[in-house]
Amino acid sequence: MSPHLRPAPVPIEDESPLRVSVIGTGYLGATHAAAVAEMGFTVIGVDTDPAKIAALEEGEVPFYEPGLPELIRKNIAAGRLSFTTDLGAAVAASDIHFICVGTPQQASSHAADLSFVEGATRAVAAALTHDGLIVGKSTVPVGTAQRLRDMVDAMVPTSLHVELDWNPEFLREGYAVEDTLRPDRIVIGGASPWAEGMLRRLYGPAIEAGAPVVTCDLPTAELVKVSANAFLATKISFINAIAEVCEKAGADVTTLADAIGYDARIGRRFLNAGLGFGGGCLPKDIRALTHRAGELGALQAVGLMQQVDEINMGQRQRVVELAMSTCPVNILNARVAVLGVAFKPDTDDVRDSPALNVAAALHLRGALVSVYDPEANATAKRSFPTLTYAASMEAAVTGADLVLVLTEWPEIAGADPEVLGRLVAHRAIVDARRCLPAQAWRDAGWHTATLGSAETEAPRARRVVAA
Ligand SMILES: NC(=O)C1=CN([C@@H]2O[C@H](COP(=O)(O)OP(=O)(O)OC[C@H]3O[C@@H](n4cnc5c(N)ncnc54)[C@H](O)[C@@H]3O)[C@@H](O)[C@H]2O)C=CC1
Ligand SMILES: O=C(O)[C@H]1O[C@H](OP(=O)(O)OP(=O)(O)OC[C@H]2O[C@@H](n3ccc(=O)[nH]c3=O)[C@H](O)[C@@H]2O)[C@H](O)[C@@H](O)[C@@H]1O
Repeated sequence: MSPHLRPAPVPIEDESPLRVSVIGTGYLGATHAAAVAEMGFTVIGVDTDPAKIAALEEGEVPFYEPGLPELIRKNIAAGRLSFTTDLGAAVAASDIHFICVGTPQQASSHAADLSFVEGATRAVAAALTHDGLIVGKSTVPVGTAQRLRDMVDAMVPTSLHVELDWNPEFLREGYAVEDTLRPDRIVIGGASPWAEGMLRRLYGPAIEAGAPVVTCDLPTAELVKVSANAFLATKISFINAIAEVCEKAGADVTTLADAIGYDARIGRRFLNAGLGFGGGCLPKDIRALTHRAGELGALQAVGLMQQVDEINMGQRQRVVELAMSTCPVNILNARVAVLGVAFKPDTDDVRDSPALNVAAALHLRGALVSVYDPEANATAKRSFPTLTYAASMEAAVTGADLVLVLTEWPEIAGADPEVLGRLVAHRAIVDARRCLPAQAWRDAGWHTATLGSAETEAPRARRVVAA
């Protein structure tokens, strides 16, 4: 039965506190749960991982996200936020149920693995004993929400008013709290006036602070999210393609990006050339879009996304090649210091990290790789235990034949070339994120190499050996 043929929902009075469950407490869910609690609502976070829940109950966040532990502890203490593995109890105590579980890339194809979203939605629907709103926040291929809505509709007794809508999330890791409390926009897909009213109440503080609300149908909401990530990915691959032209033509891609970025139609953000994009979202989302667009016969998007992905993955290979050509000794048994392995600064996330890929590729070519990341050593060690992990930047570079800057943490971008120069065996550095003041490093006697300017094409540098 369609939700519209069901009995009208019991109205939730404006004054009554909305009770919220958040299913899945990873990067997205833990942040969303804390932010909704901060907005004054009662929130129960649910996860199937008991270790994650035990940590969150203690106010410990099992990943690095600035400001999140403080927000969680504050709202636990205020009695608005709790965590459990008992989904049934959480659903029974809530009016809105947010689905925030993972949608990883399938091992066998580029498609999204929807088993977690389906499993979580099914579990919520099975546990419902009163009217409620199920709201998907996970990133899903277009068409998923309607399938889930049909599934829920078939499962829930007709005496209940239950609706499933989609409200995608746009937060960035490292800025998750800020982005959730003050979003650029709120997209609500498929909602009836009843559901839209509840979500507008929930997001009231953000809306009052100026966040525009876009209401649309389910497929548009799903595609808004995927297209936003696809556009960001395209912008990065565009500048990386232009970076290659810059190298060959003797131009400088950073100056170029600054200049084109002054045009408000283009904008400077996401035009930093270098090692390319990684993380738990952009790569898998453009591949899932490629797959879904192919299923739909939308072949232009397939071609575009394939090209964006290919350029991006090619950057990793180009950095490996640049490292090998810059290394003053044979790469076999060369001592290579890798500074930064997180997929970007301000996170300990190494999912599809370009930096970790490059470190691993050099390790496989026989280099002795010593890694330092301000926050991601532990997560990187879990996924790549055979690399050596150093406790400090200084420890990583001591005795190095080659230094690679792969993630532009401020600590790394601001390193002192004189201090590091005294520790290395050879003053040779690859700046794969174009974050170093190259002239200062050259003045300190370093041979510097980077993608995106003529330097890369320069004849093999004189090797400056540390005194
Ligand atoms: N990480 C990010 O910055 C953002 C992620 N997204 C999207 O949000 C979704 C989640 O991403 P992340 O939080 O990064 O993933 P994650 O892997 O960090 O977290 C997912 C959590 O869901 C839990 N889970 C799986 N099945 C469950 C079930 N049946 N019941 C309860 N918990 C269950 C897992 O144990 C895990 O803790 C993905 O679709 C992603 O594309 C969207 C915007 C930002
Ligand atoms: O769907 C998601 O999960 C999220 O994905 C991205 O957020 P995030 O993965 O946290 O990281 P970004 O800040 O977008 O960076 C992604 C990658 O692009 C790279 N990048 C970024 C900008 C740039 O100019 N150049 C560049 O190579 C970064 O180093 C990083 O590897 C989007 O920015 C979020 O809006 C979205 O919600």
